[in-house]
Amino acid sequence: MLLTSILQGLSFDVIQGDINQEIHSIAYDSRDVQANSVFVAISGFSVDGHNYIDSAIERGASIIIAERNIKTDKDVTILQVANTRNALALISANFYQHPTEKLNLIGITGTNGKTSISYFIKSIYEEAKKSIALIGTIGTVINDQLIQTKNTTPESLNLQQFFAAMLEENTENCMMEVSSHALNLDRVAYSRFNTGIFTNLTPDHLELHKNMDEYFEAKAKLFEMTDSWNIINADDPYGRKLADRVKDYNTKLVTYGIHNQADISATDIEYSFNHTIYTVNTPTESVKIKVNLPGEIYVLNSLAAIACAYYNGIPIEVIQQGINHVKGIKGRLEVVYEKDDFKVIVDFAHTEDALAKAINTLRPFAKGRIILVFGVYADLSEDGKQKFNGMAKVASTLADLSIITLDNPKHHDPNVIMKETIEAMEKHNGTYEAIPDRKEAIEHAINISNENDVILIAGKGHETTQIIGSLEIPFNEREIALDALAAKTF
Ligand SMILES: CC(=O)N[C@H]1[C@@H](OP(=O)(O)OP(=O)(O)OC[C@H]2O[C@@H](n3ccc(=O)[nH]c3=O)[C@H](O)[C@@H]2O)O[C@H](CO)[C@@H](O)[C@@H]1O[C@H](C)C(=O)N[C@@H](C)C(=O)N[C@H](CCC(=O)O)C(=O)O
Repeated sequence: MLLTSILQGLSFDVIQGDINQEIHSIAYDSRDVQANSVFVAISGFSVDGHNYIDSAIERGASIIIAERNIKTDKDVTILQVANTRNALALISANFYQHPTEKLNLIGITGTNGKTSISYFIKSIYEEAKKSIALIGTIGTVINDQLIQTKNTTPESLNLQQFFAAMLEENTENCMMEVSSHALNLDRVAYSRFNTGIFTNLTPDHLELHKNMDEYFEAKAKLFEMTDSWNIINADDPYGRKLADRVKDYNTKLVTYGIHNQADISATDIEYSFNHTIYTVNTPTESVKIKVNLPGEIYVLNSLAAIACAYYNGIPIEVIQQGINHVKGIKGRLEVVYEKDDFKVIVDFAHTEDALAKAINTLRPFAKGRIILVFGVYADLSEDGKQKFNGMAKVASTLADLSIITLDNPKHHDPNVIMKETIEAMEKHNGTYEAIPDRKEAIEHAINISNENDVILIAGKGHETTQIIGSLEIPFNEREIALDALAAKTF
């Protein structure tokens, strides 16, 4: 492809060389560079891509896009731009010929609920015999093929490549989880969204966004990028704030909710452990919905999916079937083992709010104790301390017994994490035991449980590894729980 076509719309200064040439690919990682390619140097959080320019040139890069005035005696073209992440997004969209112009792209953002809503929507579209791809926490799924990805929302170059692959596979719809990181780091810039969905906002990722206002503003960007529908949770305070802003946009605002006035609402809700039945009220009809997951969270999450499908023209009977066909979602209140009232459940809850919702959902169905296994991922900043405090408060007040352990400590000192969690549990008079080794913590919870107890293993959900330092160790909590159960007699 001609370099000039790829650079269309980009503001740049030519530092050296010629822009009239052919290029074959783009890379933002020097290790992926091929001959005759563009290398985009990104100033990262941990390393600086500008330090890899020489290695990119050695591997065959003929064009370098950088944020600084780079000098080299090599025969390459150097372009300087203000923001290389934004430039990467633009040239990637140009390179793949703006695939989102031809896709029905649905973006979903918010702290919790993104994955389950995308599974509900996927199921509804499949019921409607409409092809739909998925990009999110669990990976990228195109035509039932799962491609593992590092981030919930991949880097712009990878995204545009996935969108182009979807068109090649005749997939017309794509449901994408859009993280606040992706919005802030321009991963989704130059993508065209038909619909945006907002779930809720509670403290998370504050190491990147500094405070809740910044976190909200990052999420709010998605709703400036949509063409048709903005679908917003009216029960969430930040949702109401967003709806108030979005109502003046050129797109149509749709609200969903249980407790507040909304365009798509749920009434007559009947909860049980294995499913929830409710009436969904749309502007044209009211029908019964059966969700095969417990609690109010999944009523709200299914309402978001119903709103999205309804306003995208899918008949209500098809929506009903689509929701009903979701039999469970990996790592989302996933029942690993159940015998009468005894249950072992794995859930992704790793924030104060999500943990409270998970325990409150289980409480009405627990005949015995709720034994919670959880860990906190946080640092010693003000926000980090708030997270230790908040999660410990929830554990102390809502669970009967907590086994505190490690989640993914990553680069944080495991001893410091345990110490902070213990101190926070003490502060809230929690009943707890501390076992840093997560496998031993799960085994202990199973060993001390009685026949009516509910064990909630919270934090990792669908994840299959534990990250300690720079090591990513295979970790299967379902297997650990089942092995411990096999050895146990009640
Ligand atoms: C903090 C953060 O967002 N980091 C992201 C960021 O990494 P970074 O800026 O630190 O990149 P880096 O590793 O320092 O490298 C800088 C540049 O040098 C390049 N490089 C590096 C080494 C080399 O040999 N050659 C080379 O060219 C890298 O490719 C990169 O372009 O840019 C990378 C490329 O896009 C991302 O993969 C990476 O996500 C890391 C893995 C991450 O954990 N991100 C999390 C915080 C995140 O984004 N999470 C959200 C989910 C949140 C949710 O679920 O709610 C997500 O969307 O996944």
